[in-house]
Amino acid sequence: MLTQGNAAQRDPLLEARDVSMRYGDFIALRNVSLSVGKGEIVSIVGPNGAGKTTLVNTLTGLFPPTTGEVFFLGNKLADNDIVKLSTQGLARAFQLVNIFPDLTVRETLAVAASSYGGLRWRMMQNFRRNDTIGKIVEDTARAFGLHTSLDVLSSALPHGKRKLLDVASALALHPKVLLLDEPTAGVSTADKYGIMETLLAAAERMNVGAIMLVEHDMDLVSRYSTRIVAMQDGAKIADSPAEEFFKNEEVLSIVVGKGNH
Ligand SMILES: Nc1ncnc2c1ncn2[C@@H]1O[C@H](COP(=O)(O)OP(=O)(O)OP(=O)(O)O)[C@@H](O)[C@H]1O
Repeated sequence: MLTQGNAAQRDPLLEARDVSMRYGDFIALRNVSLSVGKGEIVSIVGPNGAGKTTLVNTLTGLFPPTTGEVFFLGNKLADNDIVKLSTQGLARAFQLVNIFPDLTVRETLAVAASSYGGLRWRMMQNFRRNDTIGKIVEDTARAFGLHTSLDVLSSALPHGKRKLLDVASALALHPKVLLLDEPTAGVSTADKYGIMETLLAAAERMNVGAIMLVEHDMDLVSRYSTRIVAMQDGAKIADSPAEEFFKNEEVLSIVVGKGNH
């Protein structure tokens, strides 16, 4: 259950071992080790440029690390085939709405769902007749309250619903681990909790094992994380259960300090 923090470090779903990343001479990640276990919601926090997105990029196989290794379900990520990884249960919320603005909500979800279970893009043409995809689309849309907007152009959705569609598209892959990069960025304070509650409830209903979240909003971090990892200058400077994290004044001042959002 996602709301129950359980480190489960012995049997991680996703694990980085001593991962470093260089862009030329610039070191963006310095020997970062990190694991995410079943039931965890792990937030990655830190000032701008700390290496949070780079870490997620290496964890999802988008960029192989310069040194170190990443393991998903105990298997080393051998290549950077993110499509293959997503069908195996490692999913990341992409901004599909920006990529395919002319698709309806139904079609956007179908693009994501068509990757699930080895189904391929060419099935898109037939998705209305394809029971498997149709069911995933309907179930996912319902879980996110998007079922009344299925035939609306995704680019015509209000901002909050677009963010939900991004997350819903990732969940249509039935991931074991879901990685999210600021899922409520640009959403009003009034709406952000609703979006978080909707996505967490949907993730739980769809048996997502763990969530990793890059997040600047410390209010959301404190409300929803079971564990918090702080980064600074490419290094991990803290990794602790949420309640302990907020007692560490030194780390907190770095995370929420000058230069942060
Ligand atoms: N492709 C790249 N080439 C060179 N440097 C890069 C590249 N991608 C990121 N960097 C640098 O690596 C550092 C870490 O960037 P990253 O985007 O991972 O930080 P972040 O913590 O996610 O920041 P933010 O909170 O601003 O999104 C930054 O200094 C950034 O400029």
